[in-house]
Amino acid sequence: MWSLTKFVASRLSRSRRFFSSVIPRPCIIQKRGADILHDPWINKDTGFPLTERNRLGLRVLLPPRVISFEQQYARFMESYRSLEKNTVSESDTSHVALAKWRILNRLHDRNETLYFRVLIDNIKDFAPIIYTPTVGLVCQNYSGLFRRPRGMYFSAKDKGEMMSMIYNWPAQMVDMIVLTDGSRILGLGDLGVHGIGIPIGKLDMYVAAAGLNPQRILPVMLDVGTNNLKLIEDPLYLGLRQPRLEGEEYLSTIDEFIEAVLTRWPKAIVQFEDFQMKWAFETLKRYRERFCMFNDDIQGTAGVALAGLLGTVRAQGRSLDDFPNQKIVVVGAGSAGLGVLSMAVQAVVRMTGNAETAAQKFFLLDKDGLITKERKNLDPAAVPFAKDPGLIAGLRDGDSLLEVVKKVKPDVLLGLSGVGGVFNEEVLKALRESGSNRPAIFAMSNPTMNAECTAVEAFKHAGENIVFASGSPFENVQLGNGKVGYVNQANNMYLFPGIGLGALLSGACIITDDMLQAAAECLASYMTDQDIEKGILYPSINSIRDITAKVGASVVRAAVAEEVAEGYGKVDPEELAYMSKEETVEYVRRNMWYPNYSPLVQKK
Ligand SMILES: NC(=O)c1ccc[n+]([C@@H]2O[C@H](COP(=O)([O-])OP(=O)(O)OC[C@H]3O[C@@H](n4cnc5c(N)ncnc54)[C@H](O)[C@@H]3O)[C@@H](O)[C@H]2O)c1
Ligand SMILES: O=C(O)C[C@H](O)C(=O)O
Ligand SMILES: [Mg+2]
Repeated sequence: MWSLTKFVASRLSRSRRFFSSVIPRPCIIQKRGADILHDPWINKDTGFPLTERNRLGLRVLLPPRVISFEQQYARFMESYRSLEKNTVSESDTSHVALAKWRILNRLHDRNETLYFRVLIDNIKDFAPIIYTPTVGLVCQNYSGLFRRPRGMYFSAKDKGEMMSMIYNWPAQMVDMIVLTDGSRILGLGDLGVHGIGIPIGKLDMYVAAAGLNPQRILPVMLDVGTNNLKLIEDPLYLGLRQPRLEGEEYLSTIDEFIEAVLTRWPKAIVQFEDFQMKWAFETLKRYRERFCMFNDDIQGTAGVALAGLLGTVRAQGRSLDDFPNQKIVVVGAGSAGLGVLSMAVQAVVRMTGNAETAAQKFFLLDKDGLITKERKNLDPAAVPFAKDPGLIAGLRDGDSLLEVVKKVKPDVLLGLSGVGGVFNEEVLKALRESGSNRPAIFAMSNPTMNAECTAVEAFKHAGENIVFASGSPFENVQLGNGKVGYVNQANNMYLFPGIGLGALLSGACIITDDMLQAAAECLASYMTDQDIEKGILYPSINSIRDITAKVGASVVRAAVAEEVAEGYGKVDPEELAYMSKEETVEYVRRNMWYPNYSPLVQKK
């Protein structure tokens, strides 16, 4: 029960938090001298003030001038911009992107405070470098780019010892883990241990967008082998040179890792990322009721897509109640495509109350074409979306995308196939003829080369009136006469940071469908009618902290409503339940880490 004493105590603890956020909190460290300079979590380079140099044994280990944080920031940006200027004419864009990644990565390795400040302040420019699409290139070239390890690399060879190995991680506390087995990295396939770039990039986004403390995040690679023969034969490949574990052997390895993690950090949240479909679904089913985890490719993607699909209905000038009437063709029946359709069906059921007909307007294709009830060996997860061939005249199992677009005349074409260019000229022209007053194209596969079509192709062939979104960033398209074709980035980066942060700050024991739904609805409602009319479905990434604060708060509130919130730190579930919507957003904001140099105090 909520009591007056608790109420007063919570108000007091709030005011204590307020004061402590004004005066920078000291960071208690055990290191001294050169060890500090070599620790990117606490290093300030030439920014150490003289008093700290004296106290921490740093005098004469640095040149005598103290350079302020602002000066360090300006110097970094200047060298970054000059690299940009000097390479702008180079035709090899991947060479330039990797050069930019290298310069950012060097800073990341040396001074995390400065790194995260430049990342947060320049997120629109830097997200495509440290995250999608350049991160894909980094994974593909990882053995050549590797300089220093980041995160943990558990392998099948550590089986039986993971419980002790987990204590090799130097930080006492971990809030958020992003875990991959490298088996489906973006649309690039099995990249084995080189897929570690993905958890690193996702966690960079967690710090930038959600304000997680970089000392409390952990990227993890679970190396269970690779089925990529080129990698196995590559003498410079950094992972186990053996085929992937399968079946029980695979599952017991993941089980052991999870047990080790939860033994050391029982409240850590685990985000599963870029697992091949069979393990993505299997692990989600296995763990989601047991601890606080989610699969970003299935669940984060679904929320972002649903927000975009609801935005599309608004952009078409229709009422949201019309969503169940949207004809949506999803190309790709993998973890992402099925995740999107499942969430879309849940939304229809909530609107209509009718589960039986909820999937009627949704059509699903895989590499063998349209999926109908006649399909042999259909994956059980795809069964609810298999169509009755008689539903529309002439519809047959295995129909090509072009045939489906011509017969179905969809309002939305959504690609999560991982195959670049499948929305070809003919398909886009057929969509133009669909009769929809404003057709939408979501070319969501990553990285850029794997997008189902480019923004230019979409506006050129499907018409200037379309709504367009892609998983990787494209520039807006100039349509002539001052008209602009707006490009949206339909990427799960708009949701996973808020889902993770909301789960953390509510102390959720599990992540429920309602929490995910709340996140998607929050994102969907973020946009004004004016933006939506122009075809802008998602906010600018420049507002990612604000978006994440609101998404995080909606997740906290849903966790409380569902009674899965166990509280965070000194904030108990009753206090969370007492907060208004605005107070919850404020609570989330207050708990976001922001990069500033803290005074360092050595613990004797
Ligand atoms: N934008 C985002 O936020 C986001 C999120 C998750 C995944 N993705 C991207 O989606 C893609 C797929 O991811 P996934 O996890 O679902 O992969 P997956 O391997 O589980 O599924 C791929 C699916 O595409 C189908 N497919 C392959 N070729 C096809 C073709 N020519 N026509 C129609 N279907 C075809 C396959 O049969 C399979 O069903 C990847 O490129 C990934 O980067 C994007
Ligand atoms: O990593 C991304 O950019 C989105 C998504 O998780 C993917 O796998 O493509
Ligand atoms: Mg992913």
